[in-house]
Amino acid sequence: MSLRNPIIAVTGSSGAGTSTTSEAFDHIFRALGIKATVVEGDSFHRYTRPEMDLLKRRATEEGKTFSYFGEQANDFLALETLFRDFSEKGEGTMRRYLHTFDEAVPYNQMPGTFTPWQHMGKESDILFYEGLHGGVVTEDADVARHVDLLIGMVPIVNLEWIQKIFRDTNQRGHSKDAVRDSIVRSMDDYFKYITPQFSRTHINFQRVPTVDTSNPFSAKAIPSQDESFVVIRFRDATNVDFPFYLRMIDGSFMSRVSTLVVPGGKMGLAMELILKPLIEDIMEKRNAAGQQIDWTRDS
Ligand SMILES: Nc1ncnc2c1ncn2[C@@H]1O[C@H](COP(=O)(O)OP(=O)(O)OP(=O)(O)O)[C@@H](O)[C@H]1O
Ligand SMILES: O=C(CO)[C@H](O)[C@H](O)COP(=O)(O)O
Repeated sequence: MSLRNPIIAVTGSSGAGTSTTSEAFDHIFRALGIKATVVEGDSFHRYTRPEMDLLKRRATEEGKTFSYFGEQANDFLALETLFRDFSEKGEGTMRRYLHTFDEAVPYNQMPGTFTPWQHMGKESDILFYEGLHGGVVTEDADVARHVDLLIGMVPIVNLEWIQKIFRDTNQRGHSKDAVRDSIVRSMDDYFKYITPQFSRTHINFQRVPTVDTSNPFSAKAIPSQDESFVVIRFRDATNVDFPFYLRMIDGSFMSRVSTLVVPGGKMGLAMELILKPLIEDIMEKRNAAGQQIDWTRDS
């Protein structure tokens, strides 16, 4: 954690909606005049899509599991290094994983490949991470300890799968069977690396549909915001102004002392009301820390 160079991370499984909900952060950053460097978690995959296909086939033949959720397929140490470098020096090294032709063409590359690693200078106020592993802790790497505000994006699992199936088949060119295989193959790593993160988060946003999602593989569409509620759980509810949220968000209620529930259509508003003051606070502390450093230099 660093007062001077804060890190905010949204962590969630594949298809959870980390990219989609990052728009809410983008609005807040713009409203507060914050310059954020955005890091996508997929940049820390170890392998290109063709390499990964080969390794997955080999693992299946050997009866082993191998998925995008685990440490064999992701360089957690490189991710931790980026977070540590940013919190200590405000800089670091990053790249992008290009999923689609739309993303790949501007780089003159193929989908499923990485851009070259690039150095990021000291031009950002904060580092914003969205992806699979913002709160990961393993024997070798502790990514979570560098994060100042850690948010979990966790639809209930049937909805998560529906979101993944639709996104992967419509935008990333995979077949339904391939997506199903990937979900099955990822299960062990899901329990080992993904779910433990949600006990380290400061706040979890869990979208819960109010329509039947009992067979995610036959769903005709992704349940809409209005066909869902969002369960918002605060790890430390001591200073949370629940009466304010209940007044401001029509149709909201509390289901536990630490848990607010809002209608799905109010998710954006709820995120803004909850996260903006937290980010403002992070920025005030950052600015105060900066002034302290300047004062020391002047004297
Ligand atoms: N709140 C929501 N309401 C409706 N659809 C949603 C919502 N959140 C996400 N989706 C849809 O779910 C799909 C997956 O979302 P998104 O791409 O944001 O997931 P992700 O967590 O970034 O996945 P990955 O890490 O695999 O890139 C997208 O088609 C998106 O439009
Ligand atoms: O969402 C994912 C992990 O977060 C993808 O499964 C992973 O990034 C591989 O992407 P692609 O299937 O486009 O090669």
